[in-house]
Amino acid sequence: MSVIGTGYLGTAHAVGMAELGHAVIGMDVDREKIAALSACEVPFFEPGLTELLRKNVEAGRLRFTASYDEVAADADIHFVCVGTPQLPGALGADLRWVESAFTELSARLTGPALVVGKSTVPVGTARRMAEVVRRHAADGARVEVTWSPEFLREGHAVEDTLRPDRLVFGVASARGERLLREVYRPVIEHHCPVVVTDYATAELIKVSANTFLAMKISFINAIAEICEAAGADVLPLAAALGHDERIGGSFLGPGLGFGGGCLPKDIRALLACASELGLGDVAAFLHQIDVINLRRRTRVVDAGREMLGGRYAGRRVCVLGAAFKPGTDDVRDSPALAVAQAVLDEGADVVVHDPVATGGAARSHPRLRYAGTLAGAAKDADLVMLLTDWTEWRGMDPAVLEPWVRERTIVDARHALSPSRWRSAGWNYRA
Ligand SMILES: NC(=O)c1ccc[n+]([C@@H]2O[C@H](COP(=O)([O-])OP(=O)(O)OC[C@H]3O[C@@H](n4cnc5c(N)ncnc54)[C@H](O)[C@@H]3O)[C@@H](O)[C@H]2O)c1
Ligand SMILES: O=c1ccn([C@@H]2O[C@H](COP(=O)(O)OP(=O)(O)O[C@H]3O[C@H](CO)[C@@H](O)[C@H](O)[C@H]3O)[C@@H](O)[C@H]2O)c(=O)[nH]1
Repeated sequence: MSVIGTGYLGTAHAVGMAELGHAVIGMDVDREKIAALSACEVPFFEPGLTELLRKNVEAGRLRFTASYDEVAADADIHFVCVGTPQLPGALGADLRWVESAFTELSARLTGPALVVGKSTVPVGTARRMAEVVRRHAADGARVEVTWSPEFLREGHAVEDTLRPDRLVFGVASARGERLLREVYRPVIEHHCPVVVTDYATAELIKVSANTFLAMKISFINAIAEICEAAGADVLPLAAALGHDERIGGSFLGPGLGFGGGCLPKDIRALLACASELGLGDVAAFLHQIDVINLRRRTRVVDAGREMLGGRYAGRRVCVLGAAFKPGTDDVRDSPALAVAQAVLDEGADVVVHDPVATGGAARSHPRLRYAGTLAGAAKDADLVMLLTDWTEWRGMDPAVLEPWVRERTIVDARHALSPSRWRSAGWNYRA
């Protein structure tokens, strides 16, 4: 089989499929990525992935190429995992890479094949791509198009690929379902639930799942705003809600809110889709999830300014965190970098530290300064802002920062620290 597009999703998928015993060829138009992967180097940070990549390359089950000709000649099952980012200047998804992958591949297909879309796409895309395949593949080639969206989380990509919560198969025929069941047999044998449905429902399952997660986070952040205004504490409130199994405790962590390459762009793409379908009230509901989330970033910037006595200009600010969440080096739509940039724009001298993400951050936010160590970032700081809740910083002892900072002032935007511990050590602490 082939995996087209070896980014965060495609690399994990290619490695996962090889680990399940399939012969896999990973393909990307980015030759640097292909060179790195061929040398058994994962070009991003994902725990456990490098070891599994090396194991499967060495076993001869996995290799990489930049050639569509090779992919079409060598594989008869093709997974499309290319990017679907937000359109520049609009809310919808940019489908140019999906369109080009389907066109390039199908123009080379001459015999029976299964093409599986895995990228997250707006409803209606699979049907359009099936048309593209019909137009470009050789007459009588019998190419089956299916859509099987992916639910893996960055930082847990290996586990989520090998042992997913569920599989969703969007199919147009019994043949499509049969072929997908064959591909995923080892996963299905381990009792993974399978939902078989049509294209449109499969596409909407994916964006609904991400929208629900985003909604939970924005819900607790809206309640956090009420708590702050009313003098209540959102943490025990969230814990109490989580004890109700109908609600569940996950994704009820209040703070700086969500970012990354998925949740923000997926709720906006669904919003664009609802608007196109004439569902204005639904679009307004989805818009509020985004608005509440973005307001968290402003709120954190405001909190830091208040703690500095009203101005950032001329002050040293230590930012802890650049990745959009712990466990990854992904800085796409990172709330931490958005806050750091806003503070820099108000005239502060900002130094950012992150265990793994400063390389990518320096490329996307070149005006910020970066430090390779906690000490380098905290040196002479008037304010510390903890913006990504890396495990190694959770529950940090205030004594770790005390030798370096100028002022004992901290904004804990992820509720990662113990307020009583920091306050009793003489810190001006705010969450
Ligand atoms: N990152 C995740 O955790 C995750 C999880 C589930 C679903 N998704 C979805 O998967 C898709 C990919 O996301 P990602 O985070 O891996 O993106 P990414 O940007 O990391 O990877 C996309 C890759 O596709 C390659 N590409 C672009 N056009 C190509 C073409 N025509 N042929 C071959 N390769 C091409 C790019 O060079 C890049 O390496 C998106 O739709 C995303 O919403 C991502
Ligand atoms: O209680 C919480 C939980 C998460 N977050 C933030 O929410 C964002 C998203 O987190 P997460 O969902 O773990 O990250 P992703 O790796 O982007 O995964 C999401 O997006 C993927 C791409 O579509 C899906 O496959 C996954 O199922 C879905 O969880 C991050 O910024 C987190 O800091 C909070 O603010 N509070």
